[in-house]
Amino acid sequence: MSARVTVIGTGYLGATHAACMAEIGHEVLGLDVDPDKVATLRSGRVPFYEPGLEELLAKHVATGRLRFTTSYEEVAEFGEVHFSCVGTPQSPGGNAADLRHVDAVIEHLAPLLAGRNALVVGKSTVPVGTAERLAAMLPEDAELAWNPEFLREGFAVEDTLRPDRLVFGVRSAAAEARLRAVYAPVISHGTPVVVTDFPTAELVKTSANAFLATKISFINAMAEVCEAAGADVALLAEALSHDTRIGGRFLRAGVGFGGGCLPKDIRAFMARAGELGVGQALTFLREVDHINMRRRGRVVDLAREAAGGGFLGRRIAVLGAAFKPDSDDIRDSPALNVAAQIHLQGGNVSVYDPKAMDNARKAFPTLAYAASAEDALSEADVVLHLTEWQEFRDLDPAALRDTVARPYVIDGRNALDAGRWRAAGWTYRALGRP
Ligand SMILES: NC(=O)C1=CN([C@@H]2O[C@H](COP(=O)(O)OP(=O)(O)OC[C@H]3O[C@@H](n4cnc5c(N)ncnc54)[C@H](O)[C@@H]3O)[C@@H](O)[C@H]2O)C=CC1
Ligand SMILES: O=C(O)[C@H]1O[C@H](OP(=O)(O)OP(=O)(O)OC[C@H]2O[C@@H](n3ccc(=O)[nH]c3=O)[C@H](O)[C@@H]2O)[C@H](O)[C@@H](O)[C@@H]1O
Repeated sequence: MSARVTVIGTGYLGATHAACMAEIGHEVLGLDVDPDKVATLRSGRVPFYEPGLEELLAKHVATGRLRFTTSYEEVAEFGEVHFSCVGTPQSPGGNAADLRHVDAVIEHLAPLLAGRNALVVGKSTVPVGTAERLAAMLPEDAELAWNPEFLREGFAVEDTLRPDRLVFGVRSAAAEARLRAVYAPVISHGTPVVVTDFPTAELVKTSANAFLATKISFINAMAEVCEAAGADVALLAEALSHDTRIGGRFLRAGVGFGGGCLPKDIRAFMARAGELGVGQALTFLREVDHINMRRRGRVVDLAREAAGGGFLGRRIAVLGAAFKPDSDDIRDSPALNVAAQIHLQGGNVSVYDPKAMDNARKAFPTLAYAASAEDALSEADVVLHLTEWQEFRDLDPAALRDTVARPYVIDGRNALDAGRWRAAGWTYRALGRP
């Protein structure tokens, strides 16, 4: 059954959620405080790169089923169910989550909801205890639910329409029934639904990201040991993956995890555990964070060694700027972190990414940017492969042999075909592999 749904905060999560809510049959009104973003979305365009999203969004904007506004009054008047999808970044100068946007949504909405029997659904990633606090800010006849989101950038549409599971943190059977009705077309695919209380729902999200970060840092720790022992972490991971208890996903060793979520979420989780007096339970996440940051330093060290001991006067090509392929998101990108470190140490860095150039230029204006991978490689002394775009895997090492000053590639993602690059006369090095 079609419902009138609003989505507040139309960034990576909210724009995807809004388009997918329209796709499953609802009338949707998206709201953002950024008028430029709203203008772009209204014209049927997506202000960031996410495969398949623009087609979906444009289709529903064209029929009028999906609209956008900057007016909270319009949202309150229109919606029966309001999804809050605003950002929860790391606090400036601290590790805790910055909840000012999450609070602002409720502060704006609460006075407008009295007498409307609305359901407000939090989707942002928040420290446990937030939902209980927000619920107390709503008028009596409005209810809160917590419904964390697990989508991955690059697969956002697919993950929203066919998630691994749905988690509903609710305080009443009525709230559960309303969420089940909104998600009915998704649930009809057999999607498991876990119904629970607020704190468990909030913790499912932060513990899922903590587990994923731990899995990546585990394999990167093995990569450190492999490097010292002359072993091969890629084959080690493959062998581990055949044990179904371990599984093969999220065991790709390399320059480590970045993005707008895993790094800030494990830090916020540690900060919240400290506030709850159980900081000790999560001290292992500090190690997860350390292992991850060490990988960035390791790539810089390997590059310096390859450049002959120092970066002065050396040209370093950096392939990749996004924190992962199929995204233009550069938040806490390992690739740009490495590029910036080398630049600060006197290297002439040339960065190329298929989609993230504009965002990279804004965040790191002092780095040099190339028009293509080949352009970045021109006269390079060392090539760093730091985001595993298909375009980079498709490069022809034989054809590029004479483009560079020295054929030396460091594969920070263990994703290039080592045999092919070596056969074409390149020195190929990867993290955790001989
Ligand atoms: N990006 C992702 O893949 C996923 C993100 N999350 C979580 O979802 C939340 C949102 O993340 P992103 O979409 O990546 O952030 P984002 O920064 O891309 O989007 C947040 C949007 O909220 C808007 N906003 C800020 N204050 C507002 C207000 N008072 N009213 C209305 N709009 C407001 C901003 O202008 C921005 O467009 C975070 O808590 C994040 O941890 C969860 C799962 C996946
Ligand atoms: O909370 C969130 O926002 C989201 O965070 C991650 O999604 P995302 O950040 O989009 O990307 P991932 O695919 O998880 O990759 C994160 C980082 O880990 C790196 N990674 C991933 C996998 C791996 O094996 N090795 C590895 O280094 C990636 O390159 C990337 O930098 C989670 O996978 C989502 O489930 C979650 O919803």
